[in-house]
Amino acid sequence: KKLLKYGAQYEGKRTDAAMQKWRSNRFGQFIHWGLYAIPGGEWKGKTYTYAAEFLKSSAHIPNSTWDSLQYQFNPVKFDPKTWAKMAKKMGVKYMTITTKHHEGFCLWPTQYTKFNIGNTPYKKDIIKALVDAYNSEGIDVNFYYSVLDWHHPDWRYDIKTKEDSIAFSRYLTFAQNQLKELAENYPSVKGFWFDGTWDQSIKKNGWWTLQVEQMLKSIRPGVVVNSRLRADDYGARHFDSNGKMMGDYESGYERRLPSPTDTQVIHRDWEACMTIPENQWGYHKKWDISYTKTPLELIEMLVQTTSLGGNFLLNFGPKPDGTIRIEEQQIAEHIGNWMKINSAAIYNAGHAKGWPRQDWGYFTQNETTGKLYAVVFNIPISGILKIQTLEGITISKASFLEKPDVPITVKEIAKKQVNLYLPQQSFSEPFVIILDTINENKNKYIDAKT
Ligand SMILES: Cc1ccc([C@@H]2N[C@@H](C)[C@@H](O)[C@H]2O)cc1
Repeated sequence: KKLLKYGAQYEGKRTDAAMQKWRSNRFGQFIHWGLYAIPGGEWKGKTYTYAAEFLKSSAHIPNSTWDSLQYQFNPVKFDPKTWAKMAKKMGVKYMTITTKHHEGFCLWPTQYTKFNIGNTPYKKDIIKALVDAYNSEGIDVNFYYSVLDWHHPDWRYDIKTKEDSIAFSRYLTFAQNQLKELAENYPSVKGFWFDGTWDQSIKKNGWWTLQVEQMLKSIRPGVVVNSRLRADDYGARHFDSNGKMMGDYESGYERRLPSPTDTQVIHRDWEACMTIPENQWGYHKKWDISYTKTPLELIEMLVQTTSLGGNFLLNFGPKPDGTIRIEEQQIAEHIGNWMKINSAAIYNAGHAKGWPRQDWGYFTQNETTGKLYAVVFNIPISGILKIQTLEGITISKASFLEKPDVPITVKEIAKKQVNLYLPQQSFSEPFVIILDTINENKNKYIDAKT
């Protein structure tokens, strides 16, 4: 065990109300919006297929050219209430917005750099508008902040010379000032989502990452900070050199989920963030240059994440005119229709302890009531859902969440084995079954002697 100053500050899950709210939210909307939305993955007539928010590097565009995009940023059709209403209907309980991505352009009128929304034709504070609109829909707002900053002259990828360390310490002061500004000026912020913290320069300054987390928590008690911010005394990230998670939740699942049987993740809070296209966070003019996930695939990801006790953050990349592309609107609508019926299996639900993974879908369990849900994606040819129960537990009743009066026959067929006989009907959407469980008397079934 190493003695660490900048490692994990506590062990186990936070149990305070702010963290319980963050955890119970389960489903969030990620929004990537910045100057990169203007070119939308195309430059001088050429389409670049790498992530649109990386166009500056994909197309080798110099800062002077890229930064002048700020004089074109004018989302005349931007209506934060429209976005917030769409998000509400989709069923998200929180939203995470890019206050500043790697390009360094700030969506709020920061006093620490001119490269911000105030110096665009649009002028107005987009962060404030979004915080107010989403909060008024009852949706919590978190701030994404990229420590990596392509624009700022004092950013360094590594610290090789004295000059580097002098410049980079100026940068760290700049970034800390911006974060203080965000925490103070938008008091309803519920979390900070750090990105762009993988370079040597940050790994050599683990002290700063802890200082920032502590500053944010002193200004905004209860605020939730992701593991991706932190580097420890030896440059270890997310998990310190003693294997302890840093920050309040593990944020390593980006465009990937743990396997459904990977139960080590259930011991900590975690969040998976997900693109709808294969790898586009910012707006790309061409939706179909890569595979785009269907609503049913995204619903299954949300359920799988919930079944493993994690949060699911689904990304939207708004257009430069301030509207949400039609493909994303349609996906939001489809997911929202499903959530309207089935959100009881998601909100304030998590891992059903001990219930083994089933091939027809996922178990989730309400953290407060203990109510057990089976979310079904794959109906067996037999029409019989076979459930392996917990030792000493059996299922006394099963009913559809959507239609409680439609009977589902339950038959215990052997020790820890129960059949649910589904009615003969076709299902076009994944559905939820509420399972009532009871303890069963022990010696009903005799184990074979072998
Ligand atoms: C190699 C790489 C660097 C940064 C990213 C950023 N993290 C995501 C959350 C997006 O912000 C993406 O631009 C993705 C891949």
